[in-house]
Amino acid sequence: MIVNIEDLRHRARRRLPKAVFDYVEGASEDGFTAAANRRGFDRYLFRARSLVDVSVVDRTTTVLGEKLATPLILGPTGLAGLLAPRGEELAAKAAASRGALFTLSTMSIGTIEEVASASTAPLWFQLYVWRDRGVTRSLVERAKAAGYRALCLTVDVPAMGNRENDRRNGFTIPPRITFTNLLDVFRHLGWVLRMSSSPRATFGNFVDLPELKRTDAVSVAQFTNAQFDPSVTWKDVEWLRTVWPGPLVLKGISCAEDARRAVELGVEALIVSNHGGRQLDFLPGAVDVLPEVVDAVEGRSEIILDGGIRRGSDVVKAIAMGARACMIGRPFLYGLAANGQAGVELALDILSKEIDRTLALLGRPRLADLDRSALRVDAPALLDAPASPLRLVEGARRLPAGNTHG
Ligand SMILES: Cc1cc2nc3c(=O)[nH]c(=O)nc-3n(C[C@H](O)[C@H](O)[C@H](O)COP(=O)(O)O)c2cc1C
Ligand SMILES: CC(C)CC(=O)C(=O)O
Repeated sequence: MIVNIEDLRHRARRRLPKAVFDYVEGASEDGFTAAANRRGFDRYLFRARSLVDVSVVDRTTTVLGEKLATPLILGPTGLAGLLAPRGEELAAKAAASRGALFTLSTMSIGTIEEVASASTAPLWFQLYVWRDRGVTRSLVERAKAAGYRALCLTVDVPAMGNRENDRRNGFTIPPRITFTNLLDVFRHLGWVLRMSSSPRATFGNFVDLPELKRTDAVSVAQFTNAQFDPSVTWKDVEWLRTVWPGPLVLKGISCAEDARRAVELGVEALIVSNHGGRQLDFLPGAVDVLPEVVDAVEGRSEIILDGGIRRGSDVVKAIAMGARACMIGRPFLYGLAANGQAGVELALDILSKEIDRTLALLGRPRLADLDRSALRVDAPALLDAPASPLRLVEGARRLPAGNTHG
């Protein structure tokens, strides 16, 4: 029986070949940051108010003017189409049916156009900047023509993180059957059969790229390190402004200085994120960095928290700290692998119901009622924690009251 996101994770693990599950689950190097994303939420405890009328709970919000029925954004996840045929389209349809927002990765299997025509959800397009600016510009133009509402530039991949499981497993695009994984693939014939109806098993937006045509199978790191431009700077953010007319979002902000710089350039939304712990290891948990960024931005851009959300209570904590909404990656991918569109809808329903219940129990029936006074960070266990990443965040313990959600 599936009652929470962890149950969905178990189901996904059973249904996917090891190399594909490990790719989804994988973190970089020692996995410190991926674990810190979860641990970070344990440091915030609630201050509940009693005898409040919570007969009506309202979890609606707006993100960049878009009204959402739930404060959840499906994050960009490359190769989601390996978890279910037309996986990105299914996830975008699930977002539409639950009033959430969907972000398509540059590195998706479904194309920009296929996903846009499959779903009525508000869509963002996530951009990786390619060495070939002609390719980059054409991605941006395609996203514009297909009606994507915002461009989300990911800024934490100047090089691919060191994901050792992918190397051990020999994970490639398209996936290959080798002597080492033969038995495992055989055990997952259901996946093999399901995937046989997939239109492709490679990066859909680049099927015409000579580099993809030439190569039979390539590791994600090999391909992306060859294509992504490591020289991207703030100048490119300014350049994107000239080619993209809509709102600009930066994903992967993890300190106050970068947040301020983004605000100066008029970036409309910032995603506090460490890429789910898949990039630089030994960054603090995303929620540990959130207060620093919220305080630096002072309401001039919208802030989204991304990384480690597994419970509705995590979302409530992040919003109380000053985020407008939360982005999720693995939780909806588990759902997608477990049961396609219905699985993604289940992941969204589980989190949304947990948000509702938490708001009721907390005595804050509306998301807009949340502020830092709903949280405690001075619980005794926290003070005793020897190497708390919270201590690295100056001011994180000072929790001024005041509604930062608004
Ligand atoms: C399988 C997988 C693929 C991802 N691909 C991308 C991507 O193409 N672009 C991007 O900006 N982030 C990518 N991410 C990071 C997610 O957008 C998000 O930051 C991260 O998953 C959040 O952490 P969570 O999984 O704990 O929710 C990916 C994450 C996963 C798990
Ligand atoms: C295909 C990858 C480049 C997607 C990604 O960003 C990730 O795996 O974290």
